[in-house]
Amino acid sequence: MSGSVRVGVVGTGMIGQDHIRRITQVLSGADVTAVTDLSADLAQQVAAGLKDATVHATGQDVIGNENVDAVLVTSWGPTHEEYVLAGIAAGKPVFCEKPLATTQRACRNIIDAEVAAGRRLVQVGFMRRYDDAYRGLKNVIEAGTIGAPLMYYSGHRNPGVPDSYTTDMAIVDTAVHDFDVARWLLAEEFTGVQVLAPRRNRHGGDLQDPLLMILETTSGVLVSVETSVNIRYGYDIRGEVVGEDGTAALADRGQVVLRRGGTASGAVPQDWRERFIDAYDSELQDWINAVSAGAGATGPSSWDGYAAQVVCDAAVDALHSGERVAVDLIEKPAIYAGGQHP
Ligand SMILES: NC(=O)C1=CN([C@@H]2O[C@H](COP(=O)(O)OP(=O)(O)OC[C@H]3O[C@@H](n4cnc5c(N)ncnc54)[C@H](O)[C@@H]3O)[C@@H](O)[C@H]2O)C=CC1
Ligand SMILES: O=C1[C@@H](O)[C@H](O)[C@@H](O)[C@H](O)[C@H]1O
Repeated sequence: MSGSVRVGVVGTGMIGQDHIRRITQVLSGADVTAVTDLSADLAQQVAAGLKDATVHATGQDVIGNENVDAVLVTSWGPTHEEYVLAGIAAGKPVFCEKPLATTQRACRNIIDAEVAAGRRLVQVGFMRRYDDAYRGLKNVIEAGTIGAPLMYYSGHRNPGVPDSYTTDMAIVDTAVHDFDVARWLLAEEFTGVQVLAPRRNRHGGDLQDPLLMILETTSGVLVSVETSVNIRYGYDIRGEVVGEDGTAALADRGQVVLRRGGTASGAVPQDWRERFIDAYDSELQDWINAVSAGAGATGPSSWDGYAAQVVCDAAVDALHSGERVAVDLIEKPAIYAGGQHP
């Protein structure tokens, strides 16, 4: 493709605006040329801050627009399937924020459409794979420095959540990142999940918070995922692999350690935008580069979106039944073979 990639945006809410900012002010090789939102006022307001973006009534209008080469889907999860399918049908690459779709059936519909198109066109917003610390951890695992991984702990702590947040969302909205990044770090799929519900945090109201999930992988690695979404002190993302010969953990991220008055301290990020700011930049630049090169998509795939959704569904069942629930995936289509994305 010659010139800038012309991106059409479906959903100009919180992360839609943040991604528009990075495409137009931080990254190179793309412009935003068309936007839509359920709230026409919001779409107008966002377009007013852009050079030449047109505002459209629906996502379908954006996707079909002749000035749009590629689509960014940042609307609410249940709407993702429709727009991702429309992008594939139009032969336009799609970057879809997580979740790829909110049901396994919908994820399979997307996989089927991509397989029928004969090439990858979809990248899912699993930005942790682009984070330097997670990449460092993956390098250590792959180098064999700590021997074979035996266990992995993934801590996901949010300072607080809105009133609309439900206990199931701790799995489908929050832990979905941990499921994806663990699959990627360990390079294998999950086979089953149990969910344990400890004593509740008094800040969570009716929420069952925290949750502790125990998952097994095909080779027998045990993965524990903690979600604590009312932790108050900040946005804290933890990861530690226990291997045969050693352990490896994500380092604390603060740039400076302050020692004063008998204590040593460092800053904790306030939210995911701050913690993963570089990772969001890298994932979108990677997507723009792939689209420019005519590659469709090379980052986290529809398969990754599907596999994470199957684990989410099993974990929700496990939460409500109190039982271990098996994770059963379909056979992986050939277009997703050949290594790990990115
Ligand atoms: N990768 C990450 O760390 C994060 C990912 N997300 C994901 O991004 C997506 C959006 O989340 P937020 O921006 O936080 O939500 P938001 O509610 O701030 O924004 C979503 C926007 O989509 C619009 N919308 C909904 N349905 C639409 C439709 N059919 N057509 C056009 N516009 C529509 C809404 O009016 C709203 O303005 C979600 O899937 C969420 O899970 C959100 C935060 C962080
Ligand atoms: O994707 C995200 C949010 O939607 C979710 O609500 C948060 O818990 C995650 O930390 C964030 O990365």
